[in-house]
Amino acid sequence: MELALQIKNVTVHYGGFTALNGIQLNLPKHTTLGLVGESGSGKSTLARVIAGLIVPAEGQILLDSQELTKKRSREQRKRIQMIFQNPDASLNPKHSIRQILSEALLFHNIVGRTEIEKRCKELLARVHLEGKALDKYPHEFSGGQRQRIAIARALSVEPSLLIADEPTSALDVSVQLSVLELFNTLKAELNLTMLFISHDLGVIHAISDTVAVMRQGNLVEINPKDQFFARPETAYSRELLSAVPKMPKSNTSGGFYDPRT
Ligand SMILES: Nc1ncnc2c1ncn2[C@@H]1O[C@H](COP(=O)(O)OP(=O)(O)OP(=O)(O)O)[C@@H](O)[C@H]1O
Repeated sequence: MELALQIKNVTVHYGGFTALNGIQLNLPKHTTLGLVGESGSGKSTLARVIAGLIVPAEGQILLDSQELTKKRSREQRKRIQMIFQNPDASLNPKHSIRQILSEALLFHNIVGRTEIEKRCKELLARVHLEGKALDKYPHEFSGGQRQRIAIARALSVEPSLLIADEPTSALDVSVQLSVLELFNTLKAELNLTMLFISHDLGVIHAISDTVAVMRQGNLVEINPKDQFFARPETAYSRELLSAVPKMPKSNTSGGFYDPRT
């Protein structure tokens, strides 16, 4: 399978502390890797180093077989987009939704000025929001709607890789499922390649093709989803899975299910 992302021996230090320790990882195109691991294991650091927000002390990162330079070009930055736990991180509160969506389209020359309006409406439709949202501002939307807008903004530049770092964790349980379903729909419709970080194994089960487990800056397991949930390879993975609270199968409040059943 053709690879979208290759991470070769990537190490990151924060001062004297090693947050990532020689990470090796391949992500095939049009697949979703779910990244799990306890708090502080290095998941966000891995996301940030791939997105170019921090520079590794060692190692290489290749996207579509091209090495990403230490100081990324505009084109390289465009090709990896990130969605954060808090949608407000990527939505300027003083800008209308039209400005928010058109900014990246114009900056990266995705469409000409005359086509902006049409493209913005298409983007909103993709995330199930109405065109009239364009004239509104972020504070006029709920948390779930703001995350949908952040997703539309990230997709506007047609990235090769979408990184979502705990994108549903800050949302009310009732909206978590609809945002997760949106990710699954977009994944199928747009053939996305995604790195999806969550501490919630129910979410990871719902979205991933492959699961990778981090512990103390190391990647300790990477396996196809079904294999990971049925036959976790390491004692640490088994520990993570056994910490999932058991829910009755019929439980539909919020729609999450026990990934081990
Ligand atoms: N800017 C920083 N300076 C120093 N240490 C940091 C910095 N950012 C993260 N760390 C440390 O690096 C380690 C990895 O952090 P990271 O945020 O990548 O973990 P995580 O798995 O994403 O955790 P969480 O699920 O809590 O977000 C932690 O011990 C954290 O305290």
